[in-house]
Amino acid sequence: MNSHLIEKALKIKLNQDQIEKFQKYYKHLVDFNTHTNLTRITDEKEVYIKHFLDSVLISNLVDFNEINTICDMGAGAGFPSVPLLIVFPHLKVTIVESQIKRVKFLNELQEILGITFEVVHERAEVYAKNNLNKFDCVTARALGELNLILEYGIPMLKVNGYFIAPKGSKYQEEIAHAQNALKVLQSEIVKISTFDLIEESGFRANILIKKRAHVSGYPREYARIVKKPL
Ligand SMILES: C[S@@+](CC[C@H](N)C(=O)[O-])C[C@H]1O[C@@H](n2cnc3c(N)ncnc32)[C@H](O)[C@@H]1O
Repeated sequence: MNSHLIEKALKIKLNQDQIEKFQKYYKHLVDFNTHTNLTRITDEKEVYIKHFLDSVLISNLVDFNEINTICDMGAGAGFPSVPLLIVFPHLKVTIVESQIKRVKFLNELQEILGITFEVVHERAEVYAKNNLNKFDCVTARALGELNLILEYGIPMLKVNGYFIAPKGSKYQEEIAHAQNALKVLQSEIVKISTFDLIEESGFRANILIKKRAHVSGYPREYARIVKKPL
């Protein structure tokens, strides 16, 4: 009963439907993974800890009941937004994912779980240009350096919206490199939650960033972002 790990960490009770959704998610992940590489983690308990639990733990940073729309950039096999949607079914999730095989997996997952979210096959920095000031929350796990993903994500946030960046042990270095990006993008770090995932599954620093004001002119063209990162 690996779903207990989620219940214990979040101090919540999952209903039977939510427990079954996590089980079906695990099964589809490992089934799809036999022909198309999605993750190197396939042991059930490890998937629950390093993917499902790690994803839902970002909800400890801010009251998710007050968040309506969330954009997950480069979600891959759906992390962190799909586990969050299972736990918080009121969320309107948009996933922007550049690889078609992952888009296919995510569309199948919606059918299997009987849940609905939007999957956009696009690069996040391209999608962002046409979807400014739209979301209550933007997140991205393992998509890139903080300064880079802030440029993709902050423009999509409404003013006072939250960017959530789950990071690892190099988070202080990334924050130091992101000072200019935070300033230019009118944003500030309001909370950092650091902890070790259970069963020695790694260190986590979940960073909560608030957008303070509108920004214009961002994100820039990809070539420019890479050549002259903020
Ligand atoms: C390392 S994986 C992380 C996946 C997932 N977030 C996780 O934590 O398991 C990065 C994902 O981002 C996607 N990706 C890379 N660059 C992207 C971009 N510019 N826009 C959207 N998706 C992108 C890749 O296809 C891949 O699925």
